[in-house]
Amino acid sequence: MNTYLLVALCLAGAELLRRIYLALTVAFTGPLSKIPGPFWNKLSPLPWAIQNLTGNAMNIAPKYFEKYGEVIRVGPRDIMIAEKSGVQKILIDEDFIKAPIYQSIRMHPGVTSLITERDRAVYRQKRRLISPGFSISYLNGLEPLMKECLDVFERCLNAEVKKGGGYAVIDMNQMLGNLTSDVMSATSFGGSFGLVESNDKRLRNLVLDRLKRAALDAQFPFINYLPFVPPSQGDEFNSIIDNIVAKRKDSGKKKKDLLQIFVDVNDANPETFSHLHLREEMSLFMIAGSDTTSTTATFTLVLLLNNQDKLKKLVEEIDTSFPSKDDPITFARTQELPYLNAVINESMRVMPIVALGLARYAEEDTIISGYEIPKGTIVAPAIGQLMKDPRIWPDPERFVPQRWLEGYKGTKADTKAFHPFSSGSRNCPGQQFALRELRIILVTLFLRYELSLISGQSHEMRLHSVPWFTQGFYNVGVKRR
Ligand code: HEM
Repeated sequence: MNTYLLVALCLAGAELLRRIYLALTVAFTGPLSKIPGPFWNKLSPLPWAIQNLTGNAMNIAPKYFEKYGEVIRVGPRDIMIAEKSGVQKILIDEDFIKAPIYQSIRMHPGVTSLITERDRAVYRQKRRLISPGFSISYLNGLEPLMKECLDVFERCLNAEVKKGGGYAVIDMNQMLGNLTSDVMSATSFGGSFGLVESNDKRLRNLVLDRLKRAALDAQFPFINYLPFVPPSQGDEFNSIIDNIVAKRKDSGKKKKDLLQIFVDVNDANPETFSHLHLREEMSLFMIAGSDTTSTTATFTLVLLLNNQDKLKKLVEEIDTSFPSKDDPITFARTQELPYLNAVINESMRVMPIVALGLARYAEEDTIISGYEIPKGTIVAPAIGQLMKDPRIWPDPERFVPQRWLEGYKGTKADTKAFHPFSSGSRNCPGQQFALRELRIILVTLFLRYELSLISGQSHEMRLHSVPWFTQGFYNVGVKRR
């Protein structure tokens, strides 16, 4: 054999042995070796990366927790924690910084948005910047814009019902997704996209593509540097945002909304907050502000339609508070419905849209949930699993809104084990926006319509940032009341 080839083979063999030795050392020695988890996950990040890429992580994680306990190792340096004090420590008490994975999901390398910023001081500045767009008085002022979108939604539902001779089967997953995109664009970007009216599926498909690509970027960050790989966010998505920005700038008029906040900062500091920064933030709000709320609303319908006694109780509460079907459905009146609020909380507990994720980074050696965690470990609170802990939530899989009111089996809901909007400094800024929107959507649907279960539908899901039905729709029977 050629000598050069022999030397090359020996070097390759030596490198392979070195890597195997390293993998074995990381897997089976040191503090993380005491944390249980699937065998191959300890040796390589690949098995967990594949689950994330295929969207199956949400389905497999509960099985791992059942088998291995409330703290599990899903990668050589990755752990997930479903134990209450551990989650509290990571998110609130010690406010761990976000994991490097958030760096990898930036559309433009080096350009951060609110969600992908890892530096605490820069993040605080960004959060302060958007805070006027989420103050209670500002949110309350959005009511007429949200109502206009709901009016269009009702008009379109009525038209479908009429077309079907008094009954229609509606893909609520799609229609609510379009509604929340219309609400987001109407309240924050200067005008509704009109997706409910046009029944356009394109934007939601673009969002899904973007989220799938983000999962790929997160697991294999190097792909963004390969010459033949298309950019993380395609031209179509970018041009939607660029057109919104250009329209606002060209109009010469100022509005009081989120877009204006970003446009003003861009005008004042084009170097530090460039057009790419503006695009990152706008994309984030477009994605984070729509499918999150619509999926939560759809899941609430799934749970209510499969629990008719709870649905009946909710409809009774709504009918008592709104004696006429034409009563105005306002933020103030829907906020005061205790059973509705309990239904929403319970829905976010049983079917949370962010059950996994929230990956954080241990900057120092520390102890979490009784385990030694070395510096450099990725620690991810599994909030979905914590919200199913049977020691905290009796019959955790059951949909029991009463937990949030009088209690269930002698136990009241524990708000310290409830984090559907995350918690701590990096919690969801859109929480109050989303709750207002959810309440008026649900009251509109149950005051004015009789919804019925279309049985036999698959509930199988895949997680691409938020869960998506693999069948691609969720049908509901609709009649006017
Ligand atoms: C029911 C609806 C919603 C749920 C359950 C929800 C949940 C969450 C969760 C769990 C996070 C933390 C994600 C992470 O750390 O990786 C988050 C972050 C975020 N959410 Fe929401 N969200 C909802 C609606 C909204 C809405 C309507 C908006 C905008 C109007 C919004 C804007 C954001 C933003 C900008 C972040 C990033 C915050 C940061 O990293 O600092 N969300 N959301």
